[in-house]
Amino acid sequence: MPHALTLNAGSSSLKFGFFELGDLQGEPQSRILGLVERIGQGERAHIKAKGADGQVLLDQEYGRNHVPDHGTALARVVDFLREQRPDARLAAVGHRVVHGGPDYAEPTRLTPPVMDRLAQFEPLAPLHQPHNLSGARAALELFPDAIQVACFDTAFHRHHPWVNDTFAIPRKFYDQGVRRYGFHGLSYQYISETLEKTAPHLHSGRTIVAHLGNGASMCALMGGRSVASSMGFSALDGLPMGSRCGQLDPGVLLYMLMNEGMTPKEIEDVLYRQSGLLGLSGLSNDMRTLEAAGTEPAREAIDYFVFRIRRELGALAAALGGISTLVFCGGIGENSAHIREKVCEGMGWIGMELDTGRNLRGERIISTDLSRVRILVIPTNEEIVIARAARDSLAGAG
Ligand SMILES: Nc1ncnc2c1ncn2[C@@H]1O[C@H](COP(=O)(O)OP(=O)(O)O)[C@@H](O)[C@H]1O
Ligand SMILES: CC(=O)OP(=O)(O)O
Ligand SMILES: [Mg+2]
Repeated sequence: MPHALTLNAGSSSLKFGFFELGDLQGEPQSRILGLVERIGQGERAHIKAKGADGQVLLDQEYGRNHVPDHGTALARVVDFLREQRPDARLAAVGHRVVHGGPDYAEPTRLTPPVMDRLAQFEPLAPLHQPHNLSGARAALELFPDAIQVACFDTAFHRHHPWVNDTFAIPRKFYDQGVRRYGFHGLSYQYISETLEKTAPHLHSGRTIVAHLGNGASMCALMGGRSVASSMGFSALDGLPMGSRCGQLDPGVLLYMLMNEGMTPKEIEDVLYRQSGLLGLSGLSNDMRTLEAAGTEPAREAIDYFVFRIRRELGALAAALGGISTLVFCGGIGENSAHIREKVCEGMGWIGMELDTGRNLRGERIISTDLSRVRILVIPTNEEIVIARAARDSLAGAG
């Protein structure tokens, strides 16, 4: 029976999945799901893995700086999987690749020329793309008999209307590929497909999805298709994130460049690694740490995060001409009742009414029965989206 491994390198984490693919017709069966979190932040990294029935297979905290980068995290994951499943017959490795640029709108087999093309987008997602591609290179060496399949965060957004696909700068830049791509597309695809299966009446309406993790964005879905997203050309725009600034007046860049004499690399470092929740709190990029800290700068960082989510909610509702469903997902969206409550506070004007009890209990529907807008929490699952693409690619290759 063929197996597939999925690798999903986020900015602070490496998620992985081990799937049985059966006869390549049915749904891939997840056998192991896990993640290494808090990679390379000087904090204690943590690896967790669960089996198909939810039993914990591994739960281990590393010493500070023991997992300094995604390469080390991948080596730990492969050691663990080899120990757990010496019988594995890996036929495919599916990779989340955040940036597919203008060319890639579908899952794609990773060949050396494709990898070279994708490496050109590394400056647009420096916290992801290099890790995505180094994971693919490592997997090519470790599993030479398996096919490698890239699944792009940008693909789900490729059919945005023109006004949401462009910036108001000279058109030659658009033609060069300077566009509003949008990211977290595997997560939005999963949410859209889940709504279609479980709540088709909601799927056909106007939905806003808030993917709130260490990277965070929001997406407007009309009948399940993405029509607008808060993220743009790079994985910097829109909401503030763990250590990324989110939306920024481009005048600030000019100021850093011309008045502060900063180099492009220094500016990149500030905007990607020293900003967002970390920059505002001076403490951490990790929401759990900020919620526990309770200090004034930590509270202010959370307030800014929430304010920008609420602002984007209004903007995306305007882009959709209304909202019938709001979905929370991602590490923060799925786990922080406090953030969800702050986002929904006083949103009666748009038809949203949170049921605080349901929210605290972490139920799937957290709006009141009378709320005009349904508010849902749906744990996202980028892994199954990648596994299905790996299965389809293998079936096509067969
Ligand atoms: N119980 C929790 N309460 C608040 N925040 C949480 C909780 N669990 C996880 N998080 C936050 O989720 C974020 C990581 O989300 P995730 O989607 O896994 O990130 P990535 O962008 O690396 O994929 C971190 O900020 C973490 O603090
Ligand atoms: C695109 C992005 O920000 O991804 P992640 O949330 O996994 O860091
Ligand atoms: Mg992620």
